[in-house]
Amino acid sequence: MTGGLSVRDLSFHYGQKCALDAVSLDVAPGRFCALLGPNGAGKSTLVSLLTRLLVAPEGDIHIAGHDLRTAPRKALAALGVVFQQPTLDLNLTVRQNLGYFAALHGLPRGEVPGRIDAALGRLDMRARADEKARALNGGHRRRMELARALLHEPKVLLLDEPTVGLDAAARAAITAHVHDLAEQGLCVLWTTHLTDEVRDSDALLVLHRGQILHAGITGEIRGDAPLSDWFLAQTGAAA
Ligand SMILES: Nc1ncnc2c1ncn2[C@@H]1O[C@H](COP(=O)(O)OP(=O)(O)OP(=O)(O)O)[C@@H](O)[C@H]1O
Repeated sequence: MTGGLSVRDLSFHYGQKCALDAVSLDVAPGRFCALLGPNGAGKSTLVSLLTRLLVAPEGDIHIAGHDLRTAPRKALAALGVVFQQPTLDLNLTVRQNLGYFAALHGLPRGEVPGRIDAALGRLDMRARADEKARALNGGHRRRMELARALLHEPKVLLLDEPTVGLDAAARAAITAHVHDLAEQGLCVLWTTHLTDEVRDSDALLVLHRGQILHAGITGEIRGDAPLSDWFLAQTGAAA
């Protein structure tokens, strides 16, 4: 798959402990794919491998057609990431935080202000550009991290449990924003253990004990059962 995300036979062990066991998955451009897994399923390990914080001895990862093992710079240039833990400098303004990230990515200086305005505009955050990050509530800080992840116009967006710590309204807003981004053509992989963040039309991967138990379209996979009940039955985990 050239434009999206492709993983083949990815395995990873921490010492004797197997965290991922021959995981394969594909996410196409324009797709919102929820990676649903209970605590300890292996979600964070997969995210670490996709972002190259960890390197897998076995398996292949392609991001927008680039092999992460043999062409890591091209692959990572096509990837936007929102990590589970906030990674903002609270003493800088929104614009300064994004500007710092743009410099790290080596974006052409002349393009940076326009890109920042566009990214913030997409998330209804333009009016907050010159406020300190510290002044933003949790939901707006997350939006800012999402805007930052989009600055370099990635083809694939990876979000690791991005709604942790947010209230219900902020959770719904960020979930809706990212679904919109997928509808506009982005390839999205969204890890979560919360079934209410997943729509019937989304692609779904269920990860359990390091293995993909199910892959398909959510509404088709869950049948007539509510997704939370179905997920509980599959994994023994409450959503
Ligand atoms: N550094 C480590 N050393 C040993 N085992 C680890 C380490 N990190 C994770 N594990 C184990 O690997 C498995 C997968 O963990 P991982 O953190 O990837 O799961 P997760 O789905 O992200 O869980 P959570 O939702 O709790 O963050 C678990 O059994 C975990 O205990």
